[in-house]
Amino acid sequence: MTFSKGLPHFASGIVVKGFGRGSKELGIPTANFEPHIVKELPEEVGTGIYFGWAQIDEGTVHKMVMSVGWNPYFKNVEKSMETHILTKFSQDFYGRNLRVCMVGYLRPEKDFTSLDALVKQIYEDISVAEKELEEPVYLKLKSHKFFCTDKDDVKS
Ligand SMILES: Cc1cc2nc3c(=O)[nH]c(=O)nc-3n(C[C@H](O)[C@H](O)[C@H](O)COP(=O)(O)O)c2cc1C
Ligand SMILES: Nc1ncnc2c1ncn2[C@@H]1O[C@H](COP(=O)(O)OP(=O)(O)O)[C@@H](O)[C@H]1O
Ligand SMILES: [Mg+2]
Repeated sequence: MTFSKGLPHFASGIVVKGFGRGSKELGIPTANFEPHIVKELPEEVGTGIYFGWAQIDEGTVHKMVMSVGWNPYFKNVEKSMETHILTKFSQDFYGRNLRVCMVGYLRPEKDFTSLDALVKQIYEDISVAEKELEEPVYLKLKSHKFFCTDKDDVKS
């Protein structure tokens, strides 16, 4: 098994505001990256839906799914890079640092005939990602040094 072109891809940046549709319209919040992180994506990492690992500040490394592109259903003008972390949080984390490692490509972005159809497809993406991320080749990247924290260095 080989990685798709340009993967794994590591990115780190601040979580900024999007259109607020993720939570309100879809019930699936996505942490949007600041624009320069989107611009720094290498050409071979094209638009589409990805899965991988995500960490807020120096916290736990969680499973994630990510959408990269213009959200054809909503016809966005700005390209976005949005991460849905597969863990429920009691608080928002705007302004905090998000580190991601994109490890696998799922599918291209699509338009849908209804919001329900889009949401159903995202749940399917989540279910595939949950399973795929248990594969040893992907699991290994969860403990990549990119995610290392210096928590252990501050022993007293
Ligand atoms: C796993 C995943 C798959 C997605 N797939 C699509 C898609 O195929 N087409 C699309 O228009 N938007 C897709 N989206 C993006 C949603 O439309 C987007 O997250 C939503 O508009 C929230 O935007 P906001 O952060 O600006 O509120 C996907 C999002 C996720 C997390
Ligand atoms: N599991 C989660 N995955 C991603 N973001 C989450 C999650 N739980 C809470 N959030 C918060 O919700 C925000 C995203 O919600 P969303 O409705 O997509 O708004 P926006 O359009 O501003 O991105 C994130 O920036 C983050 O602060
Ligand atoms: Mg969002």
